Amino acid sequence: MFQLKDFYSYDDCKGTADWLMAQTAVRPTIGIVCGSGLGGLADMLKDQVVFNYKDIPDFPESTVHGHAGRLVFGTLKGRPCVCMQGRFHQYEGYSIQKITLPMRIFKLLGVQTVILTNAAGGLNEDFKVGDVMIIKDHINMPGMVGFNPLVGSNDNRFGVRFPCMSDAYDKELRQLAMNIAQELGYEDFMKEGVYCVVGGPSFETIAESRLVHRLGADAVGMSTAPEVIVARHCGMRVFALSLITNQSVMDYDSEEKANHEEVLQTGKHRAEQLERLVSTMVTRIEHNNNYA
Ligand SMILES: O=P(O)(O)O[C@@H]1C[C@H](O)[C@@H](CO)O1
Ligand SMILES: Nc1nc2[nH]cnc2c(=O)[nH]1
Repeated sequence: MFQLKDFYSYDDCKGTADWLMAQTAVRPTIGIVCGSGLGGLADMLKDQVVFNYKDIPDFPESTVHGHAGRLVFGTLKGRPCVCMQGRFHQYEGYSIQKITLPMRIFKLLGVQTVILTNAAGGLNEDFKVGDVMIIKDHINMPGMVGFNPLVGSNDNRFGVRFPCMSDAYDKELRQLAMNIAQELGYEDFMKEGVYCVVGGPSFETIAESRLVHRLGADAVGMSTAPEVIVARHCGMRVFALSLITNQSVMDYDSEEKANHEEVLQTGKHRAEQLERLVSTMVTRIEHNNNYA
């Protein structure tokens, strides 16, 4: 249930950002969010300054296996970065404002581009377990019935009341990722598609998977879209990808059952390639101060 104390003002966010900046000299321009089982991305950072979420003012704690609960500052091939080794989900019992709070902290730290990863179930018949889907758009199921992180009073210092979302997933960054994937020889498992977020934590029924597939989704998960909305609202560029960790069950004769262990296992198998893809992207992302 929505509680007033879960609403974070500009000054609350600034307080947390200032608290972090007082303890590290790293001034990140790129922020990374690690999905389930994909926390190894944070280990790529050099000269790390690490904060446990429980020590950061107003930060929730990670409660899900595969989400370490650490905010890692450092450099990746010389570029200053901050990385969430573990994200928050609404099904953990946190409000939608709380799970997206780190995006506003990123903004106030000076982040210009956010790279998000997640684990997702594959709905598209052409997808296999282990494929990597560059997200080109999302369907925000909770958002469509009122659970949007921007509900509440709007502070123009973050962004406008009615932000556009038809350009949420940056076209140039998607193209950059595809080019890098080709250079690295990853074409066989690179895909592009639409991500649908649902509330979780139960995995989908067969009828639910069929429904979201018919609505136009290629993969289904329990995160990312709320973070993307808040990141775009405050003018950061967004790139996001889903690792297809399991195939969504769409057939009543199937014996397959979705489970979190399979999700984490698939993450381990693709970890190295994902790390290489993301780290190469980081070295090639250009920033200019006019981006909004
Ligand atoms: O944080 P992400 O979206 O990667 O986590 C997915 C959704 C659930 O938290 C979990 C299910 O296995 O993986
Ligand atoms: N909702 C949902 N989230 C996931 N995260 C990883 N796999 C899945 C899945 O099949 N469904």
